[in-house]
Amino acid sequence: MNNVYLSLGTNIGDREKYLNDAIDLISELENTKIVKISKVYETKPWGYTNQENFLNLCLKINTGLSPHELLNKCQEIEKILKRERIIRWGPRTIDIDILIYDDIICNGENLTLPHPRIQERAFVLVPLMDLNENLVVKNKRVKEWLKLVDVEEVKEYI
Ligand SMILES: Nc1nc2nc(S)n(CCO)c2c(=O)[nH]1
Repeated sequence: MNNVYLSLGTNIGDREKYLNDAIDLISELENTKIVKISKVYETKPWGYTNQENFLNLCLKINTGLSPHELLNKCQEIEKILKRERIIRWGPRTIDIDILIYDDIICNGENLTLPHPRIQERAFVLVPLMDLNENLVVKNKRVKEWLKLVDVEEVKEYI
């Protein structure tokens, strides 16, 4: 079994329901269990800023699925929850990113591990700290990257 960190994001419709439905569907994946769920955060859009705020969280899962099998399953869940890719980095019902898969480093056509933009994204770094504040990615403590992003863009969602 492998330790994997996922990022979930949504900024259309019933955002809480999309997060809960995605978590339920991930928990039902074969040979996979959810180990820990971060707090939920309301976050300012990153990348394409002319859109609604997101709700974001991160999950730590334990899985026997390979990176590409997990990617396919995450894309299936996005389809089930009606994710439509209209504008790159634009609004979406649900987005599931694989951030870290054990110590695997890969730069494939469909999958880069660790996720190449972890260090730029407060909406990923803040919830990751809920899961493991000693996380090291690409030989850097994630906690160090937090100092380089604007954490004011990330507010706990009550
Ligand atoms: N705050 C925020 N901004 C984002 N920009 C993109 S693209 N996404 C989708 C994740 O890649 C998000 C997101 O989940 N949250």
